Amino acid sequence: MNMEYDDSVLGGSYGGLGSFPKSFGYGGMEDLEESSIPADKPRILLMGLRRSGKSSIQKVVFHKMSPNETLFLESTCRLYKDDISSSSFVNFQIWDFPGQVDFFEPTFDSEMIFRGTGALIFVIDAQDDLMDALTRLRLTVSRAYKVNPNINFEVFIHKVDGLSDDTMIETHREIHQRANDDLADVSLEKVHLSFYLTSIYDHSIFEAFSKVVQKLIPQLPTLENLLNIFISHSGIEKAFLFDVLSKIYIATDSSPVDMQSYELCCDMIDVVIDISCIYGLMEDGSGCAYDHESLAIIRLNNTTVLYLKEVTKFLALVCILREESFQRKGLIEYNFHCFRKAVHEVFEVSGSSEAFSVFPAASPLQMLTLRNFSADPGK
Ligand SMILES: Nc1nc2c(ncn2[C@@H]2O[C@H](COP(=O)(O)OP(=O)(O)OP(=O)(O)O)[C@@H](O)[C@H]2O)c(=O)[nH]1
Repeated sequence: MNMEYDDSVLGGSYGGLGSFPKSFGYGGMEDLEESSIPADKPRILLMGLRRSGKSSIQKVVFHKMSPNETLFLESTCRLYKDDISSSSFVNFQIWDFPGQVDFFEPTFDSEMIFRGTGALIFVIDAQDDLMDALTRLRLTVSRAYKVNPNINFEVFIHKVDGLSDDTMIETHREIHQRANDDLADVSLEKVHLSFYLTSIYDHSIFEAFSKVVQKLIPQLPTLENLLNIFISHSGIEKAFLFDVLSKIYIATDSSPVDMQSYELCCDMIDVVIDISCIYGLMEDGSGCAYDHESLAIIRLNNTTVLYLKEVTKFLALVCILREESFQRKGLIEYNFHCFRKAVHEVFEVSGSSEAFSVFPAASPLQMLTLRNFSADPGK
């Protein structure tokens, strides 16, 4: 693999871990009672039986914990909430519930918990007995739906790394069937459950989390449109808008996502951040691992080029394109500039604030006057 870096990447625009206060360490969790996090922030709940893998998911996706380290995680005894909004585009609280949470306990305040919830992720250990988990799922969904019918219910069929392909398909089918039957039994057939096969040992957990988060982004259709226009004018094959901290992609163009491309882009983010952390530190250890000058180009030996560029404080655009298309680098850069400006319009980025609850002030599509890509670079 031949790698090319823009001078600014290694020359100091990257620095240490300064820009990711909580991102590369294990931490950032706060006890609910002691926390000063505003209760009105939208939230994603992680629920499921004991040892189903809830804390592992949260640590691997948002705290860069390596999957093997999760073997040493202790059981969660109390509700923890994790605010990652200072270091991530994902401006949510993630609430990790202990497996033994009792909905009928007087201290369990369903109204407070479910009212401000955007998505409820129910984690089922696919390597364990499914009956208890399905009973729990029905109970959880019916309680939550009663309080807030707008919650997105997401079921992670988790730890599928231990299953053969046949067992995985069979387990998926069985859980899908039984969960929906169970809901129909309590007259909740209209509740929609989405199912994902996940494991912390590959990229499936990031891909599943991406889909969960995307459903909560009101600007998603606009971002997809912008990406479609950008790639079609620039001769790019695939483009992802990534949350750099979590490697969740918050939007992509409308061509189908294949896991290999997604994994390649995730790996590129890791390489860029790792290299900048190692070589981009200032003498005194200050600096940022990711900033407005962040840019990297990696040429693979199969005539593919990977292109990463900063879009906002938390977001990066990662593109896959053919080497021939990259000959028109100037055009791509010009179009990227327009795209970046439009994304900033979408989120009304002002200073350091950026949240996906903000609606666009003007239509960013109107300001996207890109130059056209022609396959013949001579044109
Ligand atoms: N094979 C495999 N094991 C996993 C996966 N995810 C988590 N685990 C393991 O499952 C065990 C339990 O994980 P936790 O994250 O502590 O589970 P939890 O749901 O938070 O547990 P409680 O806090 O007791 O509710 C750990 O030993 C993890 O290493 C996975 O995708 N595959």
